[in-house]
Amino acid sequence: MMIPSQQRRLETVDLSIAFGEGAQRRQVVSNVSFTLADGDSYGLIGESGCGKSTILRALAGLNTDYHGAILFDNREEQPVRNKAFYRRVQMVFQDPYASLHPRKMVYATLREPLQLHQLDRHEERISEVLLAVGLNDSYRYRYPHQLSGGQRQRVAIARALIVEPSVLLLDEPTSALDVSVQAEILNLFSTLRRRRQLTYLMVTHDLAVVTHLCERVAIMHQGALLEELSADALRRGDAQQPYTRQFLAASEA
Ligand SMILES: Nc1ncnc2c1ncn2[C@@H]1O[C@H](COP(=O)(O)OP(=O)(O)OP(=O)(O)O)[C@@H](O)[C@H]1O
Repeated sequence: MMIPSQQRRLETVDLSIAFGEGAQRRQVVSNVSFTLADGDSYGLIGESGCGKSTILRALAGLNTDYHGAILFDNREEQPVRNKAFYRRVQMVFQDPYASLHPRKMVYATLREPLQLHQLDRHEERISEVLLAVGLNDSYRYRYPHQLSGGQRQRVAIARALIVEPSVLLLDEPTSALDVSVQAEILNLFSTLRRRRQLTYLMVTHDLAVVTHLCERVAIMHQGALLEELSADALRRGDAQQPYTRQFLAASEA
């Protein structure tokens, strides 16, 4: 599918990533190209170790050692990203226990990005974003250990949203949560995307999660992107590649 250039938000062109030196060197991502249009929700799915998180980390500027190009709003990004990039692109990680500072109350966690990006109206922005993720104002004064897993992930989402980004990079954002809480958080992501015109790139190994949140899905295998399918085609098992059909069959079992 060709996406007109004015609608392109995030793009990889022949992205390749290897780890290690000499005989230990391993190619983990091989010539991966995909394009997210503005407002897309795009999923990367594949078996454990196929390179999904490695791609996301390169997109987020956390891994600067890659070949190929990463474009944001049609401009090629330098491997080391500037502050302006993080105003537009934010990340939500898998484990809300690891990603929140244990000694910081929620309001301090949320104030940090506001200070970093020199935004005004701290108190209002904190109240507004807590409401947006379904937490009332009293949560400001809680520490992470006083929150449930789902509430912690809501705080992590609020921290990403408070700088009003246009893109969220989501790395297995529900897989550390109980199944019942997973659905709540996925619904929250859907609502937020609609209300805030966000673009999502989500990495997961969970077929149900990806078809719930994403309209387009790329299937990866051993570092390569095999094919791209609509969520409907994925649900129907309408895949071209034998590996994809096998992956879908195994996921349903
Ligand atoms: N910093 C690193 N140094 C060396 N090898 C790495 C590094 N990061 C990742 N790898 C390797 O790259 C491969 C891909 O890892 P990656 O985390 O991208 O997989 P994944 O598809 O996200 O899997 P999972 O679903 O299990 O998280 C793995 O074999 C992993 O061991």
